[in-house]
Amino acid sequence: MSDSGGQASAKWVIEVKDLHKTFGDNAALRGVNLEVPEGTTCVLMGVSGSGKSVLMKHIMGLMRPDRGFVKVYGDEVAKMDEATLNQMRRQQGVLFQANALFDSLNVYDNVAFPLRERTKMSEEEIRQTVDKTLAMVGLSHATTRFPGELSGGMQKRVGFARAAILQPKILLYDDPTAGLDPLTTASVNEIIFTGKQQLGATSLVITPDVASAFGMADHLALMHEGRIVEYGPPDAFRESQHPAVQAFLKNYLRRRAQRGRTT
Ligand SMILES: Nc1ncnc2c1ncn2[C@@H]1O[C@H](COP(=O)(O)OP(=O)(O)OP(=O)(O)O)[C@@H](O)[C@H]1O
Repeated sequence: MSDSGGQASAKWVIEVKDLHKTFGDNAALRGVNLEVPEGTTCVLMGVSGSGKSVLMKHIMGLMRPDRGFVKVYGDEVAKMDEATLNQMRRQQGVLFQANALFDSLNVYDNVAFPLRERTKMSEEEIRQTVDKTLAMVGLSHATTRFPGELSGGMQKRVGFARAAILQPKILLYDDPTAGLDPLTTASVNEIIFTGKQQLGATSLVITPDVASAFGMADHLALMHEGRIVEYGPPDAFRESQHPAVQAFLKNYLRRRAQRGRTT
């Protein structure tokens, strides 16, 4: 990114300050502040409509703020020119709800796609990189299979392998376990852990799965009505006196107890 102030001197990998975004008369973000240190996993929670995805889109440079800023490695996203923005996006691996795999390409070609699109690697270099990445997610045996022939968990792992193949410094996950069964959810949580351990990536995860969130987060953040009202390590978060955190956790425990009664 820019030579001035960027990468080397940035204190935070992601820094969000007083971020505001309004759609018509709907104030989606009302002054978000967030600082994510290098190599950590921050999990963003909050009820539907609290602004989590809108915040993530600002971090990806897909939305422009009305006020405030997002900095990635010290560079303000809204001020980046197209080339810098593309460079920044290359450093971000993204895993959304939908895996966005190409149905007509097999696993190998899906994972090789970003290398063919964005690098000048030879086919031999591509083969080595793809083999290594597929081994990392335990899919070495599935290279010739097509997405339609894979389980949900395997599709997620292919999606992750594709997001991780360019060795991004930042991994962004927006509700990656939505609609998945508990076993597949556990395998996605492992993937997120792999991203941290093996790539040393800084991760931002949006998930409604509170149990997973507590398991994987270095820091938990709660979005409430367009602001982050609590941010801290899991133990501190659990002890938070903020009414929105207490209501959120109480609601989670109530739902969990109800599920326990019906199973
Ligand atoms: N492109 C858009 N145009 C207009 N309004 C939008 C747009 N994107 C989001 N919003 C609104 O902004 C608010 C926050 O949306 P956002 O998607 O960030 O919520 P969320 O916390 O991610 O919710 P969920 O957990 O349901 O995904 C909502 O009221 C939503 O309707």
